[in-house]
Amino acid sequence: MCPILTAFATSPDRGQGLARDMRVRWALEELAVPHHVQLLSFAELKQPVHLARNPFGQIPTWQDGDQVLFESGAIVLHLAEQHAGLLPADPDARMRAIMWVFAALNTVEPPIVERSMAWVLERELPWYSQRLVMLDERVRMRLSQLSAWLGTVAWLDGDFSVGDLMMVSVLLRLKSSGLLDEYPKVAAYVGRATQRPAYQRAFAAQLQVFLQSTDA
Ligand SMILES: N[C@@H](CCC(=O)N[C@@H](CSCc1ccc([N+](=O)[O-])cc1)C(=O)NCC(=O)O)C(=O)O
Repeated sequence: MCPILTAFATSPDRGQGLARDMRVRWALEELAVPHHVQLLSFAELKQPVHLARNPFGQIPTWQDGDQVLFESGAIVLHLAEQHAGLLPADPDARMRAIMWVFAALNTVEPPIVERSMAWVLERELPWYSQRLVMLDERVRMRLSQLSAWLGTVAWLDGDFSVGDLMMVSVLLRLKSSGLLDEYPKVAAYVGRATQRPAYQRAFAAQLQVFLQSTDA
C-alpha cells in the first residue's frame, strides 16, 4: 500500500505552491519516495475521518500503513530520517540540519505568516498600513540576518539539506511581497533551491491539481 499525503483539493493559493503540502511534496521528490496524494475539500478537513489523522483539521498529513503523522515539519523530518539524501551522516552536521528546520519554522516563518495573515484579515482596517510597517521590519530583520549568514555559501550548512528545504519553503511565502528582492543573497539562495529538479517536479504536481480543479 502506497503511503498517502493529504493536500487541498482546491488550494487558496491557486497553484502557487504556498500551501504546506508543498514542502512534503518537495522532500518526497528529493528522496524519490513513491506516494499517493489524497485531495481533500475544506469540508472533508473537518470530518471525523480526517480529524482522526489531524486533530487540527488541516493538511498535510502522512499515512504509511498504521503510522499517521501531521505537522509538515515532522513529516519532512520523518522522511529525511527514513531515506538518505536530506540529512548528513555525520551526527553533528545532522543535528545542525535539524536545527535549521526549527529555525525556519520557529524563527523565520512566524513574522512571515503574521505579515501574510494581516493582509488577509486586517487590510481593510484603518491601522493596517501603520501595522504593515512594523510587520515588514520584523521580516526584514530575519532576511538581513539570513543574508549575513549565507555570505558566499550555497546552502545554510554544508550540502543542501532538509534545513534548506524548509527554510526556502518558508521564504517562498514572501514571493509576491518584493521583500526578498531587497536581499540579493537570500533571493539567489531561494533561486538556487527552486531550480532543483525535485522542487520543479513537486511544484508542477501541485500546479496540476489547481489546473484540473474547477477554480482554474
Ligand atoms: N503547522 C501545520 C500547519 C498546517 C496548515 O497551516 N495547513 C493549512 C494549509 S497550509 C497553510 C496555507 C494556506 C493557504 C496559503 N495560501 O497562500 O493560499 C498558504 C498556506 C490548512 O490545512 N488550512 C485549512 C484549515 O486550517 O482549515 C503544518 O506545518 O503542517
